[in-house]
Amino acid sequence: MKTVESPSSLILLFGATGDLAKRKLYPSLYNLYIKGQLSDRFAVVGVARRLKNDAELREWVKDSILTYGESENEKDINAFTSHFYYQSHDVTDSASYKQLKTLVDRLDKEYELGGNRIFYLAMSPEFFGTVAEHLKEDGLTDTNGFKRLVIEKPFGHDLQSAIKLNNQIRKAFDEDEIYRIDHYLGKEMVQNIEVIRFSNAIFEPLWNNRYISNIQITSSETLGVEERANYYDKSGAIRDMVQNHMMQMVTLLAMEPPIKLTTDEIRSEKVKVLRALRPVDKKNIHDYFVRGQYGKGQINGKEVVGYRQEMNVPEDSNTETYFAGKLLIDNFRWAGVPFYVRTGKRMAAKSTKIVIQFKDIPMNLYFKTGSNLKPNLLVIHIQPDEGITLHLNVKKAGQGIVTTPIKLKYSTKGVDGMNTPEAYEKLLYDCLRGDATNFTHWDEVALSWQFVDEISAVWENEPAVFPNYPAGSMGPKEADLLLEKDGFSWWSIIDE
Ligand SMILES: NC(=O)C1=CN([C@@H]2O[C@H](COP(=O)(O)OP(=O)(O)OC[C@H]3O[C@@H](n4cnc5c(N)ncnc54)[C@H](OP(=O)(O)O)[C@@H]3O)[C@@H](O)[C@H]2O)C=CC1
Ligand SMILES: O=C1O[C@H](COP(=O)(O)O)[C@@H](O)[C@H](O)[C@H]1O
Repeated sequence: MKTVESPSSLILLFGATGDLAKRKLYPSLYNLYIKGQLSDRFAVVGVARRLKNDAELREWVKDSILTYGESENEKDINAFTSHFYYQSHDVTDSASYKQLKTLVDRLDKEYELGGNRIFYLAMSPEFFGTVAEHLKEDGLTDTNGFKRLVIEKPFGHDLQSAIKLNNQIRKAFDEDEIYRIDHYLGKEMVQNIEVIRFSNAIFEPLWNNRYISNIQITSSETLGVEERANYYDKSGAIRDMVQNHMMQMVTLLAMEPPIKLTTDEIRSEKVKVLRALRPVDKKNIHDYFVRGQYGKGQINGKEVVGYRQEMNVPEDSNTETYFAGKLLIDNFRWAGVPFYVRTGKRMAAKSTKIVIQFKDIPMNLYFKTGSNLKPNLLVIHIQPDEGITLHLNVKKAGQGIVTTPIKLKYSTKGVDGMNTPEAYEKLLYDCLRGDATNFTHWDEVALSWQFVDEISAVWENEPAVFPNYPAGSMGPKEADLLLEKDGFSWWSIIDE
């Protein structure tokens, strides 16, 4: 990890007019600029087709900050956007890369950037390989400074396509120059998992199969497929959410303490978790994994259509919009502890939450006193709330010894008194500083694909009975049975 706090760099942004750039990247870069975490010596070259010139891009960026950012200070915004330049460029057209190189070299001198270059691919994945190859062939990666490639998800569609893409980008960039974005790794409370585990004497000794009965990870959304059916219908929940975000949370919860907090040491521990995942038992897949697709229903009191009635979705689509699974990690620490994972669209609430359920103590003295005894839980609230809750049993005030469950709560928003930074802001800053810890290494990507491919292969050959959950619910009943047969049930994602 490097230590420069506000390094100068050129950022070459492919997909400068896209949704991601507009909603996330410009407001995040602007926040870094305002906080002084972006050196004044920076320039952004936006690449897309629909705009004409620098002035139009600067207006576009300004509009993005005013719409999605937290500032209305025109003077600051204008100063920020003056660093933006535009090249109208079809990425499939080889000739335009020469022009791009001329512009980049000029800005490098003008802003004294020392040849530092970040190439950000915020466009459809079909272009990732082509762009990376051109960057090398046309000399854009020939530089005396650092060169880094930031690549958006999805990283491939399955293991085979991910390998092909990786080979293409590795021709132009070394592994340590590739920053594969998983925006969950930029979330405040996802980054907090390691701190909670490794800095608290009361948790780490209990963090194993002797004391934990099961771990539940839920990421539910109320949104449907929106305008993304062309992508989503070919992916489904397993590729869109499980292969990346959900698996990443599993690795952070299950990994061994790293020797040091360095990128390589942390990644190496995460990889070991993925290697220890019990392979998918294809013959008994229904005992471990459940898929679902939403039908019509109600979200926040409003009628919404089913997935198959959404724009650009085939009316017989077999794509899952819901996934639930029981993952087993066959190693010394976790043997016998199920990790239940579920995610879906059009569910009852927007929430990402992790519940660590501890085992009941072997002989509870208060069991027969008419007490209300509940298992100890550690709940990590990822979003929309950020914080942790510890569920304990205490004596109910008054005469006699009767127990009652209570919750100890910590909310990061409450304590820090300010909104935590947007995930993209943190990840962009990490990339500028050369810290790849919160980006995914190729080995993690490959192992995650290998795991989910096995499930997809079975599902793709079996017709599904869809729709099987109404919009606004918590998913199909089979997902409840998954836990019930192990003697557990899903903990509520709604805070009481
Ligand atoms: N949007 C989001 O919230 C998220 C997006 N992502 C990922 O980020 C990436 C971008 O997504 P998103 O912004 O939504 O996509 P959009 O479709 O909104 O934007 C695509 C961008 O690519 C440009 N583009 C398309 N074809 C070409 C071409 N031939 N030559 C040059 N530019 C081209 C478009 O510009 P123009 O039409 O002007 O040429 C536009 O700027 C994808 O990989 C997506 O999976 C990941 C997580 C969340
Ligand atoms: O990567 C993706 O994530 C979003 C959910 O992200 P969150 O930060 O709002 O939890 C999901 O809607 C989208 O389908 C997926 O591509």
